[in-house]
Amino acid sequence: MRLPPAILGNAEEVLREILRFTSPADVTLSRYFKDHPRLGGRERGAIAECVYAVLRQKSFFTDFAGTGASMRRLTVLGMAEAIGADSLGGLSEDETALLTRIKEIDRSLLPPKKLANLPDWLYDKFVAQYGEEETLALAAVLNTAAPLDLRVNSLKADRDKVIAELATAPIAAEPTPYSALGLRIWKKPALQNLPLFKEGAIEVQDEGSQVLAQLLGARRGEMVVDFCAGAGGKTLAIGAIMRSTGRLYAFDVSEKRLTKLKPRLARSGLSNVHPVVIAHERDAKVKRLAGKIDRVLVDAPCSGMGTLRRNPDVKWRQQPEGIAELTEKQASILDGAARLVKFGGRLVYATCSLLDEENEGIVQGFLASHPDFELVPMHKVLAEQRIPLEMGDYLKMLPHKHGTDGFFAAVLERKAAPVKAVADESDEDAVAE
Ligand SMILES: C[S@@+](CC[C@H](N)C(=O)[O-])C[C@H]1O[C@@H](n2cnc3c(N)ncnc32)[C@H](O)[C@@H]1O
Repeated sequence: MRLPPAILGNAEEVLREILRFTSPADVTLSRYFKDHPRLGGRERGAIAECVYAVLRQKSFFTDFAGTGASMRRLTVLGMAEAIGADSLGGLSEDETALLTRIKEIDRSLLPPKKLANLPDWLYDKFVAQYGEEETLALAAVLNTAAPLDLRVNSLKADRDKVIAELATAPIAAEPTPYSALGLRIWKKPALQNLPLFKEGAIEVQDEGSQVLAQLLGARRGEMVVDFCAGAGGKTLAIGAIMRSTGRLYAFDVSEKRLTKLKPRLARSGLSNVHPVVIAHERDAKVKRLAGKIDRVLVDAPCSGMGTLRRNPDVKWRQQPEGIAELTEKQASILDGAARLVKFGGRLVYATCSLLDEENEGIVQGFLASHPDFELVPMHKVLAEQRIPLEMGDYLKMLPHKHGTDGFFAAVLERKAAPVKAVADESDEDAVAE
């Protein structure tokens, strides 16, 4: 069924704003839809898909649409990609010809940089790290839409029962290969009104993020800190692994993000989570717990390059200078969070970035200046957690290899207490500070 031609005008209007890159695309889209309450569900879906298609292929579309490519032509290309050229009405002869021409192009003949649809600086960084062939395979997947992954809340349900109940909705869900609690849905159904969702039996969470939460190896009754908890995706998974026992602090500098954790927490049935707003990584609230925590997760703020399937605007909004600033912040947060870890405790550093400088670079810098910590090789941690993934020293989940968002993680352990510190507890605090 054809959509009203007027939606091309709406899509063009919101795209113009989004391509200024002053705020995240999803935020601008939500605001636009709020300001245009008459747009129906199908129209909203088409406009959003059009915007995301243009963001994914901006480089190719801009070149193809010709010098001075107008916003209207970009919108037509994006909308045709989103809903199919046949569903588009109200096109001029010139626009119809544009869509005929694009169909005839053999994109495999494009120069690699154009094929990758990445800004030059990012393409060059990826090639230096992964080589050209793998960069193209990675970029091809980063430029597609992600499926919807769910995590089953083991406190409330099991995976097979959830699959069966979703099937009655009817929603087809398949088990994910690496997380024993993960489900993958290829369509994008609305979940909010499902009893399974309202009762907290399922949460939306990428499989890679579920694996990260598991690497912490949290156990019943322990003291655990999720240092950069945000809206609590990993907090909820860790809380369930701890079977709602012990104490799990959810720290973040953003009160707004932690507020979003509250309704999720209420659905989850967890009673061991304590959200705490901190001013910065050296806040007195952090210092008070120094040397007392069994496990600390640092899911650091990062460039988010591993999430381009969901947030394709990030590659155009981020700049190399921004990455350099992030790495300073990441090193400082990891250093601050490390003070919490007790002797023999575990510290996990994680990002959803694909760039070495935000990943191994930070961990190696940390190890060089913290001789009291050592790296636990990832293959050992994966075996201990029975996660069927083959890795070396680090976890590197890659969209084109593992079907997840891109994630990095390193597991560090604080060495056992020196003999003197065991004898005198006040010394332990002195070392931890
Ligand atoms: C990658 S996000 C966390 C995502 C979250 N762990 C999840 O699984 O949904 C990084 C978070 O770090 C927080 N952050 C930034 N600077 C921080 C700091 N100095 N200390 C603690 N958290 C910080 C941000 O507010 C953001 O919520």
